Amino acid sequence: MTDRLPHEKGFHVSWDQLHRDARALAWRLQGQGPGEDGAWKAVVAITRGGMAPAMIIARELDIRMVDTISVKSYHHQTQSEPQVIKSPNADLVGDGEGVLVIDDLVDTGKTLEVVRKHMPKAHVATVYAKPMGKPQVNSYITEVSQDTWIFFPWDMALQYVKPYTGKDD
Ligand SMILES: O=P(O)(O)OC[C@H]1O[C@H](OP(=O)(O)OP(=O)(O)O)[C@H](O)[C@@H]1O
Ligand code: HPA
Ligand SMILES: [Mg+2]
Repeated sequence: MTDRLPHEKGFHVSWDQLHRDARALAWRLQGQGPGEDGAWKAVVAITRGGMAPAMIIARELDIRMVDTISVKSYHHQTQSEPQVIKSPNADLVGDGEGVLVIDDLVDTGKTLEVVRKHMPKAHVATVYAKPMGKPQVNSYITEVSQDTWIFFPWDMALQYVKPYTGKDD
């Protein structure tokens, strides 16, 4: 996980922060769909990280049609392309027209490259974006540098920290 790449910095996101940033993304997407009133047809979450922001966005935009797509990345000695191992309902998403595809972040853009092939007309949105992956997203909220690892609230726990003086009392 964290040893996948040698990251210089860490960006730690709380549940509260994620909620606010996902809401900001929903605000940006509201009324931007291709429907007459700018409505979106469905939300597709990229599992698993996209599910929390997708739920928040579906709630804010009152979208009840929610599905998932699962992409598996293979990291063997010879790195092969990520593959879709679970597709959304084809009758619901079609070629992606009017569909909002949501993920927590884009890093290299490999995951979204595969998802875009599956739903070429979808609007792809992530909460966070790194520069390498930015060309793959239509909308995002916060950019972080490529050498930053983003820590999500579901991967963290509250813990004690020493005071700046280093003395514990
Ligand atoms: O832009 P990329 O370099 O492809 O990386 C971004 C993807 O990596 C993470 O998912 P991961 O595959 O770790 O699975 P998870 O969502 O189940 O944690 C993250 O949630 C994105 O989906
Ligand atoms: O920065 C990241 N944080 C969490 N998961 C990830 N998957 C790719 N990049 C990241
Ligand atoms: Mg993911």
